[in-house]
Amino acid sequence: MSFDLKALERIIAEKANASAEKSYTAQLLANGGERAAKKMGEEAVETVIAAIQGDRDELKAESADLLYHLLVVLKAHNISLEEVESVLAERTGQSGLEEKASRGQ
Ligand SMILES: N=c1c2ncn([C@@H]3O[C@H](COP(=O)(O)OP(=O)(O)OP(=O)(O)O)[C@@H](O)[C@H]3O)c2ncn1[C@@H]1O[C@H](COP(=O)(O)O)[C@@H](O)[C@H]1O
Repeated sequence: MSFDLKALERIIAEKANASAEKSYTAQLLANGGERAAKKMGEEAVETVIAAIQGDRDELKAESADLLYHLLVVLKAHNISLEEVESVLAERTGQSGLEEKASRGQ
């Protein structure tokens, strides 16, 4: 099975216009995504607790919840994963390297 955050981002985009009765994602995105943001906060706290307790299984599960809710929050603000990756790339100097490569330097 091939699965990554981009695949999850696509699923979330597909669910954005689904009925809120049938889709949890659509429920989170209703009314500008306020519920998604609050839920992401809860999941962040649960992730912190799992990390402090050193519970690896719980940390994996809460991390998955956190990543899903983060992607829903980003969707609510029309920010793509690629835009976030660009910020990370800038921090590593990666974007500069790609620019130089494209200029043949
Ligand atoms: N990855 C996820 C995902 N991770 C976590 N969750 C939901 O996030 C919630 C986590 O909240 P909690 O741990 O607090 O559990 P809870 O008490 O049941 O939640 P609440 O009642 O407080 O909302 C649960 O309801 C999980 O089902 C997710 N819901 C959906 N997805 C993905 O989104 C897709 C579309 O889902 P729907 O929008 O529901 O069709 C799914 O196929 C999955 O790929």
